[in-house]
Amino acid sequence: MQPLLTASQIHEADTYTISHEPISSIDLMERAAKAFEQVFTARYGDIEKSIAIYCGTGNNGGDGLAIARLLTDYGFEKVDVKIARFSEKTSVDFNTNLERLQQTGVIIKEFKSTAELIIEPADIIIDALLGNGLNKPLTGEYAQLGQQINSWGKTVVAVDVPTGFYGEGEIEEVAVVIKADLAITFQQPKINFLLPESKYAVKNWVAVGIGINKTYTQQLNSPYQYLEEADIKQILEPRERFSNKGTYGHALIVAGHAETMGAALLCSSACAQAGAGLTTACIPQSGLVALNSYMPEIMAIVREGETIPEIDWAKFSTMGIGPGLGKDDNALALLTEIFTNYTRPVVIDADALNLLATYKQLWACLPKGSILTPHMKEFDRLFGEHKTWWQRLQTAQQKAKELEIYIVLKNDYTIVASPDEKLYFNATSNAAMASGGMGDVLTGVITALLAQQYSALEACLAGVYLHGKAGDDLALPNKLTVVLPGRVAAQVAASMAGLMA
Ligand SMILES: NC(=O)C1=CN([C@@H]2O[C@H](COP(=O)(O)OP(=O)(O)OC[C@H]3O[C@@H](n4cnc5c(N)ncnc54)[C@H](OP(=O)(O)O)[C@@H]3O)[C@@H](O)[C@H]2O)[C@@H](O)CC1
Ligand SMILES: Nc1ncnc2c1ncn2[C@@H]1O[C@H](COP(=O)(O)OP(=O)(O)O)[C@@H](O)[C@H]1O
Ligand SMILES: [K+]
Repeated sequence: MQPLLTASQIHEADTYTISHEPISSIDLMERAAKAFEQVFTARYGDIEKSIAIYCGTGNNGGDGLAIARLLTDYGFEKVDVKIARFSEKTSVDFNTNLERLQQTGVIIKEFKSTAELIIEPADIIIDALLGNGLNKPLTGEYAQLGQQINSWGKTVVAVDVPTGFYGEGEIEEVAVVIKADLAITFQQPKINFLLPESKYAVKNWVAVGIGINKTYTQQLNSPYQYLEEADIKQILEPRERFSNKGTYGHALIVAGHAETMGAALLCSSACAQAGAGLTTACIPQSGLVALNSYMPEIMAIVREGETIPEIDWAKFSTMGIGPGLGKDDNALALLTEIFTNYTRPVVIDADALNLLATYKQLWACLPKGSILTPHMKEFDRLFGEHKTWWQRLQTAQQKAKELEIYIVLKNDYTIVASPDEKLYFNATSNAAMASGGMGDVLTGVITALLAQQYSALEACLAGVYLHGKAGDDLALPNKLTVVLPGRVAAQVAASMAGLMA
């Protein structure tokens, strides 16, 4: 698990590292510049290309000067450095790196106003103007320079963060930011890189470690955490000798309606394939043949007309409720019946979430420790409209605590909010997975993990990671632009095995 720090915490962690480890500030900057150079040259290794490095006069600018020296050493012959002297203030490490660069043949130009600039002829621009030290939106000369650089339409690679971009907090689309094709960022992704609104400023990012003190960053106890493969490996348990289907729980999937039976099939098949010992689907009569032909491994409890079926509550380790269920009175009656009789944590998705949003009385009997898996629109239906994703993060954090539930807010980077106010970001999954039914598969996977007696938090974290990893394992090696949910469900077991190898 990697803690995601805010800009001021990152600054503190840098300072702590410099004072407690045998590394000076200038050497840490050199390490950062070296890490940048390695990623940069792996992606843009053609030394014939010309590079212009725009530097501020703080430490981000200092990085830029060190990068200019390193890229020249690497073999780039056309490296130009342009220093924006908009302020008299300079950092110590900027000055040191300027002296070092002056001893090389690199051309260094300085400008005090954007009026002195001509259209940049270089192939690639490296943005080392402002980084983590941003403390107000760009105005005046900085805003003009930002607008000019954006208007040139060049390939831009940002050092640490794009100039003008805040690593956390509300993202204002009107603010001037130097748009980056790639941000090579130090130590950790900045929290806002993981929210959809950042896409206008950051097309792509890569985080590079620079050896910041881990004990210190852990004890800052950040609410924002970034999931890593090692965390999931630690959660997943191998199957035991002498185990049987009873060992791995009995999951009930309450889903499907005459026209949306597919959601029930995807969810229940994902549940069985993610390892529930037994899976039963509570489905409408009209879907029974479909269920038996799609997956003979799954048992059924049939819903007929308005009658609520008899359910032997004690039999089920957990339930996944909602995919394709519908929002009519029957669905409401069934959900009420479940909440009245079943007290263990359940997974609530899709139409069950919409019912919760409409009939507020249901909240009172929602089993504590349950998992809600809304996408953005369902989230806003549950908790009110949000203008920004940053606001959604705050609401998810607050509601998970207040209601003692887990909220899985689905997106490119799915966020799991836990009752202890932590927010976990998951990086697996890809755009090939953007197709109807994918969330139903996720619900099946999380339900299966709960049935296997993983804790609710483990089921959420391992569930979102595995679901995304299955999609990645299918799409990425083959460069597929579409991967359908049924294939993701079928891939989960293999991806799980890959993680446990
Ligand atoms: N040892 C380390 O710590 C390491 C740091 N590293 C690197 O340092 C970067 C952070 O450097 P930094 O703190 O010097 O800040 P930076 O972003 O260069 O800004 C400089 C100054 O600009 C000013 N300013 C702010 N907003 C402004 C605005 N809108 N318009 C105009 N001016 C504005 C503000 O000064 P002020 O306004 O407060 O006087 C600010 O202090 C970090 O991103 C990484 O690249 C790495 O080398 C690893 C080791
Ligand atoms: N562009 C994307 N990048 C990464 N993951 C995605 C993307 N689009 C969708 N997903 C994943 O697919 C799932 C979609 O869920 P949801 O919107 O509920 O689908 P449905 O309602 O059709 O079942 C989520 O787990 C989400 O994380
Ligand atoms: K920058």
